[in-house]
Amino acid sequence: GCGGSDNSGDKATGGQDAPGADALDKASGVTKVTFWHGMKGANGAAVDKLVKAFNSANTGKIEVTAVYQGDYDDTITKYKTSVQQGNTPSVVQIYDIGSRFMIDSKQTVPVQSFADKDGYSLGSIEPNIANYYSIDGKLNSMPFNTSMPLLYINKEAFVKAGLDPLKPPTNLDEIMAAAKKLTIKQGGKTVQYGFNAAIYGWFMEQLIAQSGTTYCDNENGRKDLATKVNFADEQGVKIADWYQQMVKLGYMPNTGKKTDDAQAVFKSGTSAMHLESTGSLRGYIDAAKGKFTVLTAPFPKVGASDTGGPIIGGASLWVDGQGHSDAEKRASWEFVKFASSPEQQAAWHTGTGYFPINSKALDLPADKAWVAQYPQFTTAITQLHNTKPSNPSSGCILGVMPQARKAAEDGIEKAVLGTDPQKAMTAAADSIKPQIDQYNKTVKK
Ligand SMILES: O=P(O)(O)OC[C@H](O)CO
Repeated sequence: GCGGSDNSGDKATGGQDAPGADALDKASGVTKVTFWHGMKGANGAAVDKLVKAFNSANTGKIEVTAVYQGDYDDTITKYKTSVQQGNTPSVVQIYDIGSRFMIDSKQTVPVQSFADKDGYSLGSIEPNIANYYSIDGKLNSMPFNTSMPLLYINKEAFVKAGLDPLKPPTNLDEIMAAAKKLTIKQGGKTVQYGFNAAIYGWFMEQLIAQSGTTYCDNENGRKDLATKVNFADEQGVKIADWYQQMVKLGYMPNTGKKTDDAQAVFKSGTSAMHLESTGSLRGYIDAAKGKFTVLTAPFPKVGASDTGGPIIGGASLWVDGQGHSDAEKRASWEFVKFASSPEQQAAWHTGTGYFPINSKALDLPADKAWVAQYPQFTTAITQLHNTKPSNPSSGCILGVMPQARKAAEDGIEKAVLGTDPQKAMTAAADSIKPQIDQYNKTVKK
């Protein structure tokens, strides 16, 4: 998504300063760290494993308790409430599009200030990813679960339809044509859909980036604060129209906005193609075991001649600075540092599908052996490395990006239910405008 910042334009960096390394040494007894996150299923299990490994390496010193808070939206909402009530967690996982809000809140301690104080090098973080979460070259939050959107393929469904699973469709028209061949009806009932995807604003953001155009004005909010979203322009309307057609023609079920519901369709083997994050890969492979083969392909372009690229997705870890002792803040830093280490990122990569934020992770034997067995895990890495940095592919910076995403979803949903796509997306874009104006006013003050 969008909330991450590059190092152009923005001045503000986080809020607070890191305590020195001695703070933790001076603490008596075990320092407790609460970690709020939004990972479940295979990914939740991988979080628990990470926390367990950290705690056993820090017995008698630090104890991290991981608390699942629901999805990313739930987690940021609960975090906002905790800020108001003055009982924030020590560390919180916030999705990419919440980054602008987190920076403006001045609630957190930039991880860069710990690294600087310790003379700790952040140099092994993938440059693309570090750049995404940095302003003026300073890292705000620790990248943790970094993703790319992918096209998922049910290999056996392709083979059965006489399609080559290794030559998957690359744009929306090609998906429609393939979906037609892959949709199977029996006695008037659809037993296999050619394609399925949630009505998820992230896909709209990604497709617009793929088209090489920007999601919001002022160069995706990088030249100046963005004042409006562009998803009612040509590309956004084309995407909403495509969703409408896919459902109308019966190639795709309308499972609504919940990604869980769309994921369930693909996991059950009743859809031949599917859009999701690479972060779903491990869960999909486990679910499909013995039933079908999950393949991954690059995320589609809108049109064949598009020259854009996808945006880095996922979430990062923020160290909260308000109402926590110096020892606790140091302990939080120790934890996020651990989470970003090559060993832990290799375990995370293979256990989830998110690609490692630490470039050294890919060289570890455990990671190499896994990827040799499951080459599906390389699609996202290749896609990231192939993406040329640009304003469109860096995503839109907007303080109210979560709300803008919801507005886009409302627009697509209306289109799917029959509203003219242009009308639906224009209404959606108009609906978010007052919130953008309001947010910008508070930031400029
Ligand atoms: O599902 P994830 O973790 O890859 O995240 C997708 C989006 O970037 C969240 O805003």
